[in-house]
Amino acid sequence: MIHICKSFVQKFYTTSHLTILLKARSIHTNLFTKTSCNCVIALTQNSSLRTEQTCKYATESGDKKSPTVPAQSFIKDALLEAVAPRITSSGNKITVVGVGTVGMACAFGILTQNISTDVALIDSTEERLMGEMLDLQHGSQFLNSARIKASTEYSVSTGSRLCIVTAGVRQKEDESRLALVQRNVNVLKTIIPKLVAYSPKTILLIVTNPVDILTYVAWKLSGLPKNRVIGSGTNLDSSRFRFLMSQKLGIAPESCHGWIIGEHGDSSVPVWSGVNVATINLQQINPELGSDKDPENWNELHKKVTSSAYEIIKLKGYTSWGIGLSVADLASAILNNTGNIHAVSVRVKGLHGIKRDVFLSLPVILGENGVSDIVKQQLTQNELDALKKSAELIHEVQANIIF
Ligand SMILES: NC(=O)C1=CN([C@@H]2O[C@H](COP(=O)(O)OP(=O)(O)OC[C@H]3O[C@@H](n4cnc5c(N)ncnc54)[C@H](O)[C@@H]3O)[C@@H](O)[C@H]2O)C=CC1
Ligand SMILES: CC(=O)C(=O)O
Repeated sequence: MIHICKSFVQKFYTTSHLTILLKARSIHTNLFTKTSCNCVIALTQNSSLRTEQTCKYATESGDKKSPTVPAQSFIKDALLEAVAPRITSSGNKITVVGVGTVGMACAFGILTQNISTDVALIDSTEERLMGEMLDLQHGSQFLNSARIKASTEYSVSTGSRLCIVTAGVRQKEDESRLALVQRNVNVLKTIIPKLVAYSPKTILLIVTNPVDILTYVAWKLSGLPKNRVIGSGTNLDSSRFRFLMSQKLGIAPESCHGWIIGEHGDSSVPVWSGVNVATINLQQINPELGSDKDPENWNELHKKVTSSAYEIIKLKGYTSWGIGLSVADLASAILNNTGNIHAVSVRVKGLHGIKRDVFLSLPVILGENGVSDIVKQQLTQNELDALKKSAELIHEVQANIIF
């Protein structure tokens, strides 16, 4: 039920048997008589004003089951003189499908960093969806004119510039990402065609695991050009690597330059030949960097990167904040057309000698058209071999999926 705010009542109550002239159309209340024209309403002391119309959620969900604020409001009509229809499209709309731990971390990062002011949430579990929407909406005062909508219906995503897919099952303890493949292919089949139908110009950013294979599946299901279908890939792995490097060197992560490419998973490839700080290549200082003969055992950093998700899942059941921030960073590059370089999952057929039709992470330039360029890294033979091995592994699993 809508509660008319106390300050409103107190303000007008000071005039005692006050009279308010209101335009009210078809409004029932405990105190107000039904009217279809302008009316005079007398309020009495300690009146508790409630509309009869159920308006539990102040939502713009568009879902027919969700109550919405009535378009006509006598207070609004008394306050405002309509001049022209409002423009409702923001030009920066993002849809997040899946409001689990990852989807909500993405939405939170996007909203709190002002990457988008217009976020639509979709999930198949309505109660959780409504709960998450309300919880976020209640923080609107602390955001930048945010418009947060939610629905189980895909029409809520209409006109999105970016659709982020986080829906699906996640790993249990000690389960690999690749083990999720067929279950999450089935989930994507129910999602991708609908997203594209409502936002044909969108960019798809896939996060659901195994992300490289599911980005390939999303590309196939969507019919979109390859530049507009991207997987979150090893942007997160590269961030984990730089964090670990920063701890080892005592230098801020933003000033530690290192890239993880290939699979977002167990066969990811650290590009040791390019690890540097302020142009100083660490392999020139230590030619054994990253190898088994390295006295400083830097390869331990990459092992920690690949075991990160397993470790965190053991500790808290899932990973969320790292991926949420990583996705927000990618969303910013796309919506703000930054031209920044990120390691994301893209179609790599024909690059670095890869013949398979697979998606893997390489550094790319991201902007409002998605991937505009892929950086042709100068990889060593070891790095190339590891990347090809990653492509073969992905292809082997991909060959057995049904969609
Ligand atoms: N690429 C990456 O770096 C990362 C990927 N992930 C992956 O993200 C995915 C989600 O993980 P969590 O959010 O922790 O899982 P979660 O279980 O907390 O949430 C999954 C959500 O998806 C929804 N969902 C399931 N099927 C759906 C459908 N057909 N349509 C709409 N919604 C549907 C569920 O209702 C649930 O709300 C997992 O596959 C996980 O492995 C997680 C962390 C990092
Ligand atoms: C779960 C997962 O893919 C990650 O945190 O890297």
